[in-house]
Amino acid sequence: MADTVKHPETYFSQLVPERDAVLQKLEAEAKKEGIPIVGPVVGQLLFVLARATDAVNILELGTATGYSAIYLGRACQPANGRVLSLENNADMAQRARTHLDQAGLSEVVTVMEADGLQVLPELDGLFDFVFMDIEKKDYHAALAKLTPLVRPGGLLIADNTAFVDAKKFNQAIYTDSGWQSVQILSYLPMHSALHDGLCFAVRA
Ligand SMILES: C[S@@+](CC[C@H](N)C(=O)[O-])C[C@H]1O[C@@H](n2cnc3c(N)ncnc32)[C@H](O)[C@@H]1O
Repeated sequence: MADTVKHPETYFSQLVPERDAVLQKLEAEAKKEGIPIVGPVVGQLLFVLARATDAVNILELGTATGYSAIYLGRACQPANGRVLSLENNADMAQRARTHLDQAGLSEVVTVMEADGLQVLPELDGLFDFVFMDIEKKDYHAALAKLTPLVRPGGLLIADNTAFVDAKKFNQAIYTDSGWQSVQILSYLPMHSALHDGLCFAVRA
C-alpha cells in the first residue's frame, strides 16, 4: 500500500491558497465578528469549479460581507460573466458592496438585498452555477425554488451539509431525479466547520 502523509490536516493546511489584501481583511473581520465565511479553501474551490465549468451566469444565496462573492466574481470576470448575490441583511449587503468595489468587482457582482426564498420565483434567466450558503433550515425550501432557475448541466454547490438543519435538503436532492448529486465529508482547512460536508449537484 502506498505511503500517505502522517498528519494530513497539518500537511494540507500548509497548502492553503494565498489571498490578497481584500480577502485577508475580510477573514480578519470574520474572525473578530464571528461571521461564518467559507474561508480560502472553499473559496478557491468555488473559483476553480466556476472557471472549469465556464460559468458566466452565477447565483449566490447568502453574501454576508462578500468573501465568497469575490472568488465567484474573479472566476467569471475574464469571460465577462456576472454574479447575482442575495443577502437579506441590509448592513451585510452594504458591507459586501463596499468590499466588492475594493476588489474591483462592482461591475461583475450585484448584491441584491432580498430574502432568497421570496425573491427566487421572481428571478429571470437561467444560471450556470449556484452557490447556496443561507440558513441551513431553508435549504430544502430554496431547492424547490431555485431548481427551475438552473440550466440543464448547471452546477449547484451547497455549503455546510453536515449541519443537522440541512438533512431535509440532503434527502431531497439525493432522491430527486432532476439532480445528480454527491456529498463529501472532508477536512477543509480554514473552513468554518472543520469536519463539515459539501454537496455538489448537477442539473439533469
Ligand atoms: C454563512 S453566511 C454567508 C457567507 C458567505 N457566503 C461567504 O462565505 O462569504 C450566510 C448569510 O446569508 C444571509 N441569509 C440568511 N438567510 C437568508 C435568506 N433567506 N436570503 C438571503 N440571505 C440570507 C445571512 O444574513 C448571512 O449574511
